[in-house]
Amino acid sequence: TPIPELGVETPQPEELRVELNPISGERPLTAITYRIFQERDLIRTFSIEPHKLLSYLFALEDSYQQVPYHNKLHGADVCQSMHVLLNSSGIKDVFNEFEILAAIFAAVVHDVHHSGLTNPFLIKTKNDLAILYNNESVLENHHVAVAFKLLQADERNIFSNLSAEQMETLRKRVVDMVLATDMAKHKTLLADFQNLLEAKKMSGNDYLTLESYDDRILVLKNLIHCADLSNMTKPLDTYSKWIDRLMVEFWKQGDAERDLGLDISPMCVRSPTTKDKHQIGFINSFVHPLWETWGSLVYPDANTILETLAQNREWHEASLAALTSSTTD
Ligand SMILES: COc1ccc(-c2ccn(C[C@@H](O)CN3CCOCC3)n2)cc1OC1CCCC1
Ligand SMILES: [Zn+2]
Repeated sequence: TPIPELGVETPQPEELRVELNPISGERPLTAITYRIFQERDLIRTFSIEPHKLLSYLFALEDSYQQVPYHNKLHGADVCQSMHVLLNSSGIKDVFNEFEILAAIFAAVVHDVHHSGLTNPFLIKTKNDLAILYNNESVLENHHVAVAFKLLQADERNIFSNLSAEQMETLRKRVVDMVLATDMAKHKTLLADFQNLLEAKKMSGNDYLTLESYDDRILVLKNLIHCADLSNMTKPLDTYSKWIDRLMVEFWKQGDAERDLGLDISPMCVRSPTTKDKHQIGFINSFVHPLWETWGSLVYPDANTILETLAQNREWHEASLAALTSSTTD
């Protein structure tokens, strides 16, 4: 049976298409994710009922908070970035459709209900979530818990036709990937990834073969981490819009810290130079090492991404130089 292009059968496709159009404007997360599920034939492969997929995505989209950066647009962006990265020819045929379903789902849910505040802020203010999750990956645990809670309503359970065993493995993969987006895990995650690639290179065969669950999920964890840290690899006009959103979110947290008489987190201090300095520092410490490692796995698919990342860093260095020279004159 053909999958209805608009998600539901209708005697008036044109009218429904007009109806749905505003959705992609107001509902970017639903529009992008539904389209990716269709393009990857996930709806047919896993016998997903289209109306349940729409109900789930609507509820998920509405559960993203209206904060400047970690909102439904970020969820949609990471999902779309994950979709593109999964198409790298360097990992063609490596992952099966269950892993792809888990990766796309993890990407679109990974920041749901984000409060626009950081884990350290929630911990130092003894937020209920920090108490609930014992200071351990507080936001990440919350996001993935909310994502699965939304599945419990039957009309939203898009995985109802998976076997219990398939659901168990899907759930483990999704939890593992979303928890891997915690920056506190970055150094270990990247070191393990580099060790895996080193071992594979020693084995001599030029294509990636991953046998164990641990090896396969390690690559998928780094993949969602790349998608989550992909703003800096995008064309400058897109990248700079993400920076502006994030800075507004951080500055709001800085205001809250000041009002509470707490130390203001370094990223949350309002000042013209911190933006460039922090972006350069973050790219040098985290983003470039991660993308360079990913680039070595999928060589040469990520070369354009690495070039754009380098150009974006140079742009910050130039604007920092201009700023500091103007202030010292
Ligand atoms: C456009 O710039 C950025 C874009 C993204 C990020 C960034 C940092 C961590 N992440 C990932 C988390 O959001 C992980 N989240 C946490 C909450 O739980 C879910 C998973 N993303 C940092 C960016 O810039 C740096 C911060 C200020 C200047 C340098
Ligand atoms: Zn994120």
